[in-house]
Amino acid sequence: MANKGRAEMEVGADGVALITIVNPPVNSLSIDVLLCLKDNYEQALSRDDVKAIVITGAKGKFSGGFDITAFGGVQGGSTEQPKIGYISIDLLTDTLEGARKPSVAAIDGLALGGGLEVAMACHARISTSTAQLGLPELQLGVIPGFGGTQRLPRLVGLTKGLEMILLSKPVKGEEAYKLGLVDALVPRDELVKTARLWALEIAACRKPWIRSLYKTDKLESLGDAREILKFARAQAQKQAANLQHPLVCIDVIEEGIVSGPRAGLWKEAHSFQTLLLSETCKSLIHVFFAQRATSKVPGITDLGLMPRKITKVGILGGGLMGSGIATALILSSYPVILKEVNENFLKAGIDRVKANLQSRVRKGKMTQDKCERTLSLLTGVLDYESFKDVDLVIEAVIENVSLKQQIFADLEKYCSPNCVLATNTSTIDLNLVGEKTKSRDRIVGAHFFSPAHVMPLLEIVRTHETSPQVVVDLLDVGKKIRKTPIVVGNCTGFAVNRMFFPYTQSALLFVDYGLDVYKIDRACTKFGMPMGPFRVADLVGFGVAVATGMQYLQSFPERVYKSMLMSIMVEDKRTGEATRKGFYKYDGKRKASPDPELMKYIEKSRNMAGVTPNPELMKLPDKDIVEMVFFPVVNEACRVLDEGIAVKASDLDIASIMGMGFPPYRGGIMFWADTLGANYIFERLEAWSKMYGDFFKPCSYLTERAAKGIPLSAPANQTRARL
Ligand SMILES: C[C@H](O)CC(=O)SCCNC(=O)CCNC(=O)[C@H](O)C(C)(C)COP(=O)(O)OP(=O)(O)OC[C@H]1O[C@@H](n2cnc3c(N)ncnc32)[C@H](O)[C@@H]1OP(=O)(O)O
Repeated sequence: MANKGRAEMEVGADGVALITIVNPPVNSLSIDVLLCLKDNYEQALSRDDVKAIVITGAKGKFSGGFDITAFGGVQGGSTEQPKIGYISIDLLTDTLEGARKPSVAAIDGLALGGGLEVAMACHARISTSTAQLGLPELQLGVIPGFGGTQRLPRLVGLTKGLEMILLSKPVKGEEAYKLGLVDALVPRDELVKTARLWALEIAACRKPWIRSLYKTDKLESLGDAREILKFARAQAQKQAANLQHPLVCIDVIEEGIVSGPRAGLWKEAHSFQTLLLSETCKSLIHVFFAQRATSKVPGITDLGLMPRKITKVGILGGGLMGSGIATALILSSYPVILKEVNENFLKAGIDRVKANLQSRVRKGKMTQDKCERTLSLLTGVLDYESFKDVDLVIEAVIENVSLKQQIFADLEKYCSPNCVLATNTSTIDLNLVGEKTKSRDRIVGAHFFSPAHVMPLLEIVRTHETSPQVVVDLLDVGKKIRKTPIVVGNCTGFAVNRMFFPYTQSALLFVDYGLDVYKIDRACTKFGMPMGPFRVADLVGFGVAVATGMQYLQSFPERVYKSMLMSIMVEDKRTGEATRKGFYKYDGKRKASPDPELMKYIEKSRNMAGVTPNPELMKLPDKDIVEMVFFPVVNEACRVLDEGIAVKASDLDIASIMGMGFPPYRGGIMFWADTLGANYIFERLEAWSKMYGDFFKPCSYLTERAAKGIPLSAPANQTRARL
């Protein structure tokens, strides 16, 4: 098999061996790269003409860390791992850090994970000010495994080290220098030269020869350290009670402080090995690759099309969505023309954008000066005059079909024939929106999630007629505004809302049958959802929920549960958080608490549904409740795949995580479903459909896969794809 990357060594006349990591695109540390690095070191250490060593990465990137593609091989048993401690102790600590010749890391671009760990084993680090340095391993369900748990706290102090590791938060070169993580900042073109000189100075004892593993000056006293670690444990548990690996990481760091760094290294090596095989790690690695796969769309991104340049964007509607979208765009330097129908609405829209930016200033994420410069990219207008030279329009007006039809007919008149015409509708069929135009090939859905400048997902909807070029253009804009796109087909609710709908539906059904609203929400949050279905309904507002319900009833009448609960509450002007009363009641600070009054609405709803509540349901364990609300979601996700609305199951995993808040450490809805097995899900749905009706009826895709034992995520039959 071809080697996966290498490390090249070149010895200069100055006596410095320059070792360069070469493994595009991010110079990840594959086993081949690490073995090459070892060979290079052995040679450099044995050659008399080498006095010192500099390690760097090819093409302006030090290293993106251990090769994540190798994780899957290890988990699946197809890749053999080096013996425990071989890389962190034998290679990096004993061979590199313990060498008689000094090493200096020359860092540009990125030094992440194993990349930074290699750099920290060197005796000094020189960096550019823009390089990113960090240990993001926890994001992947593991801990730093090449000594990072021991060296980072010794270089930057325990508090900062814990923060960087537990939050997977990298720092820029500038901050790294202030923290003492790097020893000097230099411009890119002086990087290697400075590192060479530095290494020679260390060799000549004119600069300190520092082994970070044994540094103690930044470490707090044992008593203080224990307090800091205790606080970190409490925080980690509060933030994600279901996750073990942050706690393991804290234990490993503590071991190094209490029993010495070498003991810490051994504990790190053993813990890394165990965590690598955990379900959490498998799920998070899946999410890492699934997220990158969303922008690879068969039949679209493999045609060799280049995105066209979008220099100016027009937005119609300055409401919550329009202003959020405008904020996202100007934050990424796109000039935006915001159109409203009158002065008052326009001012309100611009004020919303201002408020979005001001909130960033308040949180210290943006300076006042930058805020003003960003805001200057926004122009408010009341007519289409300045739409002549926009390259993309995003319509974000209310969900009214005839209004949208009129707008698109106008856009066709006023915009250039190449302008991309996007709608932010969350449910309406795009063919209806474009019915009065001849430009259907450039009509596309750009479905943002509220608040649009914060939520990371962008659902790009294409019809049969949308041209691949338009999708490529929108994918590019999505990338520039740092959204994760999923490209889906056209139908009521598209992919994300269609999947989301049964979540609340199922919860409402079981409340009629006897389950408690708050018990359902608690079971869901314990499972890892940020909010349960009822708390979400309060947040979104019942008006939207009831209107969406009507659309589903029209499109999919056979599988809508007609709960009356929300409608009854709406009649009583109880419509969610905005009215301070929904399923919960809210105090002045918007804190939710259960409301005993809710029972009267529930009883009414049960009467109208004609069901007698079953007290047995109240005894159900959380696991059953979670399955009852999520298996209908899985069932709908299967339909979405089967109809070709989504191209691949992993896109739905990302949609569930970023659009619904499904816990990433469970890998996304389809990945999670496959850990339980299609047959198990089928059998439960089948049993519930006999008890509670067709809402639970397993779809043909699920039925077929359960019968044949095929995972739900295995590629679908493309011949039936609708796209
Ligand atoms: C023992 C050790 O402690 C364990 C470790 O080191 S675990 C690894 C720790 N490192 C990380 O977590 C970094 C992960 N990577 C990233 O965060 C980002 O990819 C990045 C910041 C490096 C670059 O981001 P960006 O420029 O947006 O490019 P992005 O699309 O993410 O990545 C480019 C390609 O590199 C791949 N890639 C990135 N990091 C990789 C890695 N560490 N291993 C293997 N492939 C990697 C991506 O999969 C992607 O491949 P594709 O083009 O085939 O989809």
